[in-house]
Amino acid sequence: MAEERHICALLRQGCGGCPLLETPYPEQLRQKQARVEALLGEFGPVSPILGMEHPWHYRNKAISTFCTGPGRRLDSGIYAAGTHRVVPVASCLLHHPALDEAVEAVRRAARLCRYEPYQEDRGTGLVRHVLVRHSRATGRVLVALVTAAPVLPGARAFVSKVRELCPQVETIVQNINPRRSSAVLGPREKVLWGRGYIEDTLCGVRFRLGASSFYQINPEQTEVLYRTALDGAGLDGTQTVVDAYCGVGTIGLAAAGRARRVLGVEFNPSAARCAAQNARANGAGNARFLCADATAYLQGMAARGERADVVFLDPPRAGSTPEFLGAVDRMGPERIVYISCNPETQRRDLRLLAGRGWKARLLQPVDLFPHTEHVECVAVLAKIRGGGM
Ligand SMILES: C[S@@+](CC[C@H](N)C(=O)[O-])C[C@H]1O[C@@H](n2cnc3c(N)ncnc32)[C@H](O)[C@@H]1O
Repeated sequence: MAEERHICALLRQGCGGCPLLETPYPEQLRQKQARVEALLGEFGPVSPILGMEHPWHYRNKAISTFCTGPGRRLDSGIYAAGTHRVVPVASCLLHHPALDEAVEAVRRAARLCRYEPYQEDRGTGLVRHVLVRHSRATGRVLVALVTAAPVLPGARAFVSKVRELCPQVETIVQNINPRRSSAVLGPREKVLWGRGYIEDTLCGVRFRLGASSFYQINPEQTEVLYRTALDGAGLDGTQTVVDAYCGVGTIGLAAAGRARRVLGVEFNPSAARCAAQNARANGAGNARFLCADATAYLQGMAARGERADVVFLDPPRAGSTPEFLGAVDRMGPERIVYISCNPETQRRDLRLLAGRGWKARLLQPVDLFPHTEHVECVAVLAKIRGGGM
């Protein structure tokens, strides 16, 4: 693993984006490995964490919050840790460079159009944040300008300046967020230019990404994570697969080429719609995506006596529910593949499954978020039936 040290001036200004930046990367990996072993070691040996060769500029998404900078000039950056004070950011060691270039183009275009930064405490001003996404497959960028009000004066001039300054930009949307809350995106969106989305490819599958789509932010390591999960599932084209908590269908669609049938369950309606669209766009006729609560849906499947050979679950940080895990157990799959971004809730859930006879065949941590405290872990489980595996 290459040991490179980077100095970041933003750390001294209170930026909380990379709390481990001053810890050498090999040491970060040792700490994450030790943490996963302490939490999950009771279920079996934990494989060595899969880290990045070059753990820099891996992020494919950035959010920059507008503020008033020196000389009362519009600027933008990131909130200082634990505050609502914005630290101006021109470039970040974690962002793909195209993201910083796009944000700089937006800042310059916004100054030219004389947009006023939104003031949270007073509720005045227009522009709140800019969200940018980069496609590793195409190199193109989506820009979403988040405004407090629906009218964007000089929208055409804004669009043409951003395009002139940053030719990688492929589409520009305006997201309208009038709410006085810390949520970045609001409920309404207008396409100012282009298609309103970009496309990226993950594990050979094409995905459509809008401003609000949930999509893993480290594409290189996401492929490592999904490959680990798919290989662990032992798919050979004959299995019925459930992809629970499926987001825009990334795991299910990556599995579809190696499965007989895939059923994805996701409770966010826009993500579930995207998953269905992604299935059509990739010609995955064997994949179906439903908008439902994963617990309620799996309980229904178990009650109807429906079976699955492999169940993938990738729940949010809070983990799954005892009812979901009980239903999966009753459905009698050959494997459960549990992907988690929180080993603490994963331990709670694995204990419940261990109590029903499920054993870990693989516990594989993957570093999706270098320089932060987060760690993902794939647990592949099989049930001991009649004393053997
Ligand atoms: C960690 S993300 C995983 C998404 C996807 N597997 C991926 O890798 O991109 C968790 C997903 O679970 C969804 N979710 C949260 N609670 C849910 C529930 N009770 N039922 C179904 N989906 C849920 C969220 O909307 C989110 O898309």
